[in-house]
Amino acid sequence: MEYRKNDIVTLKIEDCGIDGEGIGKADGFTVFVKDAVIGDTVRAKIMKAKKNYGYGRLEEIITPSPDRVEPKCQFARQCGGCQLQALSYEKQLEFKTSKVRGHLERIGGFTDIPMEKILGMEQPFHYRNKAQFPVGKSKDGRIITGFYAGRTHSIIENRDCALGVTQNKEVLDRVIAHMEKFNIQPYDENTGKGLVRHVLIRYGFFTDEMMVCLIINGEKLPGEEALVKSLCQIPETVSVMVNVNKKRNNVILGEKVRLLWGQPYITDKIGEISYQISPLSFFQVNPYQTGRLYGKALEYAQLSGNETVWDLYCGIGTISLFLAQKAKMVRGVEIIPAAIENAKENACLNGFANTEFFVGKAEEVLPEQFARTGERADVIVVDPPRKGCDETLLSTIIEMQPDRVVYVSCDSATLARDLKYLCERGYELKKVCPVDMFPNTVSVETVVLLSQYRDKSTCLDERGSRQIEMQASRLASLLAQKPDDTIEIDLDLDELDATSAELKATYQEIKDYVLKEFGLKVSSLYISQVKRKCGIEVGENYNLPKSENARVPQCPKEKEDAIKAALKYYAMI
Ligand SMILES: C[S@@+](CC[C@H](N)C(=O)[O-])C[C@H]1O[C@@H](n2cnc3c(N)ncnc32)[C@H](O)[C@@H]1O
Repeated sequence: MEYRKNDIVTLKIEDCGIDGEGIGKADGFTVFVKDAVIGDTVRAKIMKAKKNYGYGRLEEIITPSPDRVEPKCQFARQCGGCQLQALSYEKQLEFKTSKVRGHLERIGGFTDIPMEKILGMEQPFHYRNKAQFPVGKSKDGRIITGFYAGRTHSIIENRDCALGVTQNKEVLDRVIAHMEKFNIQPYDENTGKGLVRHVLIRYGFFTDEMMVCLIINGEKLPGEEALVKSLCQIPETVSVMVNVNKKRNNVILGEKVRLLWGQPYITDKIGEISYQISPLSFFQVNPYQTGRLYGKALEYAQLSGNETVWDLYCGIGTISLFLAQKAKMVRGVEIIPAAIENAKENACLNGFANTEFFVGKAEEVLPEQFARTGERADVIVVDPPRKGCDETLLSTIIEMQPDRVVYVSCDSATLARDLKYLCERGYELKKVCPVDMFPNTVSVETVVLLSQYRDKSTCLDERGSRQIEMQASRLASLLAQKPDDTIEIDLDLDELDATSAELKATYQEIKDYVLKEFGLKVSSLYISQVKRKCGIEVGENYNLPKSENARVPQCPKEKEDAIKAALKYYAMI
């Protein structure tokens, strides 16, 4: 049946939309109803109607859902930040689990999903370690702060958000009192006048260090010393800063920061790893659950200490450093240069020498590095933004054939799409674990483990020949690009030779020996040339040029002697 604007419908709410609105059906017509929760029977007025669906305004809750609870925050409805606060936490977790399952089934085409129990919080409130409060004026001219009402820029006055730390209120009380005392005006978006735009508060959950940063439309704040004195009466304060943003836009933070007192960062930990966090740093907002999320990713990676791991979309390297605790080498890729600077600093701060970070697009850096070094990875971890992974990246993963892929996702729909791609090309869905990083909101994070479909021992020959094919075609395409150039290719031939009875040392062991004993770096290509000269059987296709014009570099005498010494050392000749 079709409904029109202003029609009244009665429906049972059965699902929840991306903005937390209840979804129900009236005679096959789907209606989205804000503020209705799963299990409610409601009366709603259709405000906007399309052919098969419409948006309704809640008129009456006829029978409340047994899972309805009184929201902890009195502003939950207006604010819109906590779309699910009126639903019991248990039901929220159930909803998030079925959302992930539904996407894997419908989009991914998976059945028998190996789903683990969702990791929820014991106390699903006060988990945010960062809050940015806009400052403005009420209709009667008072200075106010709080949160923007959903999809608007009007401030809902609230200094005590149920998701933030309890110290937020005291900070805001003191900042507003200071503004009143020194007659400091809040910034007005319409006129571009006024000084204080936002108050940013960051809190270290495991260190109890707090930073307060005022974002101002100017260089200086009247009475800076007095403000510092007041904020320092809160025992957790270790840093007071200003951030200058004079631009007329919606971006909260400007680029310039100035320290008023204390240190220019707070320190916090995730697991055993410490991070220095400045006002501009990206850092996960729920550190308890982040530790559990990364712990799950680490568990799925199954590291023993010998693995080479790529962490793609690595941000400031938080997952990379977690993995580096147990891997031989971790390589991170991230598009934002400042985040990579942070990643390097954090690796240094925690003493991880087994990490390397690249700035760039994951879908460009990974294929380039693979073409350059030919080195495969044991484990690849991806944690992309909501849109998921680029297809070029997924095809490179297939080409690199890591033993395991760990996929961390903030959008289960794009996750399902990408898993389908990988599982149609040789991977198997082994484990799925949803993690509730943002209780009371509709978001859900998911960690997934994929393994190569077949047992390695039973398909080594097939896999080896597939790799020979892939590496040969890669070589052919490189040669085709630059037919007259000498090209430097370092293919990882261990896999190709793995069935050879004569193989005693791996290519890596030979490289390590030559470096240690002779101080020389040698490529896999050179090793294979010397092995062949010495009559050791190697794969047939890897270093034969596809173009007659191409010149493959030949191993220089000095390196040849060093490689021969290694072969002797390993009793291969
Ligand atoms: C969901 S975040 C993950 C961050 C990090 N793994 C963490 O846990 O903190 C996604 C990251 O991917 C980065 N990003 C977006 N597109 C990218 C691309 N094409 N290549 C590499 N990084 C990208 C974003 O800047 C962001 O830091």
